[in-house]
Amino acid sequence: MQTITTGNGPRSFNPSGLQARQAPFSEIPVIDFAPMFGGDAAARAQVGEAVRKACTEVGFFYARGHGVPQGLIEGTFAAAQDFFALPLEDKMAIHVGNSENMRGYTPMLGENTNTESKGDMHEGFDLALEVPQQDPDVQAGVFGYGPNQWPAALPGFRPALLAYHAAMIAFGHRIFAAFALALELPEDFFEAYLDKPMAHMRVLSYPSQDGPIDEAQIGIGAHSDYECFTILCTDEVPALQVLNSAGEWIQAPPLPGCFIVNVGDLMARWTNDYFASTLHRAINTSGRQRYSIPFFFGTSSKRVIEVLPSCQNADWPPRYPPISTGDYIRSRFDDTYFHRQGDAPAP
Ligand SMILES: O=C(O)CCC(=O)C(=O)O
Ligand SMILES: [Fe+2]
Repeated sequence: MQTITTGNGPRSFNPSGLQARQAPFSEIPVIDFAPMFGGDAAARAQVGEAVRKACTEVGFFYARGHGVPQGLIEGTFAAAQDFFALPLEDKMAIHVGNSENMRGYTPMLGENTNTESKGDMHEGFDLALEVPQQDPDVQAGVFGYGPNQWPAALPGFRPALLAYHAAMIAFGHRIFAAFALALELPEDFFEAYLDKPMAHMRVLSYPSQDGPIDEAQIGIGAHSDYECFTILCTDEVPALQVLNSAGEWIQAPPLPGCFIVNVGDLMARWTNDYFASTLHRAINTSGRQRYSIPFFFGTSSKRVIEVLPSCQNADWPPRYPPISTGDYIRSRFDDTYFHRQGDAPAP
């Protein structure tokens, strides 16, 4: 067994090099979210049940019927490609290290998502909720709130990415409603936590690794995500692998018209590990550049995540102490980014 450490403790898997088994899609279920936009309570309850099964057994599902227009998705990928094609100095001018809140550009090998590895083979650009400078939380330096950084040379980039970001927030609310149904909570239970949500979004660009591959330097190292859940959109290049409950890596190829949704560590903590935040990684050996857009959704920074009453009892005591979302996410970023560590080279 190989073990890696996550913010919620160690996780083990069978050593299989970089190989992953091709699994029937039934291992990562496809859930139609269309009923979550309609008035049929029984149909919504069925979505909740499918989400409960997926989040407890797999931690990953494909979501179709999400209502996000294909044109908006394609426009975002096109904008991302334009951004990564900029000269390195234009991208470095908005380096993520300029921002206490992790907004901006991360160059190749700037991150080390699996802390036991040697860096990730991708470039990224991060943005999050735009909160005005005069907002009291920004003034007080609450983690997660502040300005985005935008590339001066690419005026179309900001509106394209913000339009996609707004669509993800809207769909994220529907996923939280399905989580509430899955956990037998009132359907609007999570709304009170989402007044100024963590809504961190990235566009990522992965080169193809065509020669011999160092297992400690892949597209994105094995990790679990930090927030409540992630809505991932990828182009048609397969690379994502997901660890199943038997400790085997299985492929999670893109499915047309679907997002890939996975449970993050904060949701695992909130549910006392009833929901599984599953390890995953990405390795691009396709011979082509690969682009993906993860969107990480969580509660407002100051909200405290404390094991839900319905996810504990005398035989199942809380495994995690209460922690605010902001404190938790900041500690995970500190572990992941070289520039946030004491001995980091200057950007
Ligand atoms: O690009 C992908 O397929 C996965 C990205 C990912 O896991 C992440 O950014 O957390
Ligand atoms: Fe991830």
